Amino acid sequence: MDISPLYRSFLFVPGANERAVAKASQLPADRIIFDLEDAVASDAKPAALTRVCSAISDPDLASRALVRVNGLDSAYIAADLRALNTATPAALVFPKIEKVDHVLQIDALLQVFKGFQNTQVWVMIETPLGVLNVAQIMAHPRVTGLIFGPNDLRKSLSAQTSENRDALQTSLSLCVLAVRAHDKYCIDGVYNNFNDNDGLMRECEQGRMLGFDGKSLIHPNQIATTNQIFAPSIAEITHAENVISAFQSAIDGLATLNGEMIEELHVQQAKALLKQAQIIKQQES
Ligand SMILES: CC(C)(COP(=O)(O)OP(=O)(O)OC[C@H]1O[C@@H](n2cnc3c(N)ncnc32)[C@H](O)[C@@H]1OP(=O)(O)O)[C@@H](O)C(=O)NCCC(=O)NCCSC(=O)C[C@H](O)C(=O)O
Ligand SMILES: [Mg+2]
Repeated sequence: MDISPLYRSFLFVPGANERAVAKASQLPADRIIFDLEDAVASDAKPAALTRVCSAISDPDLASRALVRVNGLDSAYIAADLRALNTATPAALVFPKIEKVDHVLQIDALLQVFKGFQNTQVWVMIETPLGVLNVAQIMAHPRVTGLIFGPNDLRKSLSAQTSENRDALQTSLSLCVLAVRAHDKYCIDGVYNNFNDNDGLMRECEQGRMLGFDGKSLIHPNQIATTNQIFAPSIAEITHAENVISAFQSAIDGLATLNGEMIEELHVQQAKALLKQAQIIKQQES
């Protein structure tokens, strides 16, 4: 199965919410994360699992659906994997991953089943130990990407919420460093105040500036802003085209544009940005 090449917006949809699950295939998020973990109460877990397995059999969703399963040490993980094995989601998300041993455990569990050979493994980094071990976790070849979990992390840190996420800065940057060191994907955490579009916009801009590929979301009204901010802007596209054209007259591998130095690496960055813009244009046309 082809997996969507876009990573701007990852919308959590609680598996227990029948109406939300039914809506998911119509929503313009790049990815849908059906949640079986924290958004689902214990007594609702069996019905949520059945509902999510049925939802991901929809071909419109198959290529962009992830399922967040319950914790490795929970009573639900075996049932989750047994049921999802035949539903074959494009990706599984494992919460509260803290060390390489957890990834080895995941790898061993997935090998027990036949249905997960091509299933991506995404990990949530949302505990102090997870952040401290993130470089080794992301180095494991079975791991495709990381999703940051600010709520759990703030709770364990006894940290306060603030506009600039001051308490989380080190953790956010360590996650981006680990992902980039191993050429994986990095998705920023959710913004809880789903009616505050200005706050969401600020947090998306901050996440993109730090190096995240996209952001996880909790409400459909957060999708448009997130898709916009994690896409190249018209000004960035024009600048990228100008960089490429300026470098055509480079002397000894150096050119200038509006008083700024341009090297081959800037051309590579410009080409990557134009490729992303092209993929978005194709996807949205
Ligand atoms: C946050 C919400 C509980 C708010 O729900 P509600 O009050 O029902 O919102 P609205 O009335 O504005 O909803 C309007 C309609 O949109 C649908 N809806 C709402 N949210 C979603 C969604 N996420 N996906 C799909 N559809 C959605 C409603 O059903 C309404 O439709 P209708 O009934 O037909 O009118 C709610 O948004 C929500 O549950 N969000 C997701 C919560 C969640 O998944 N939490 C867990 C993941 S976040 C996390 O765990 C973070 C991480 O681990 C960490 O540690 O930080
Ligand atoms: Mg969490």
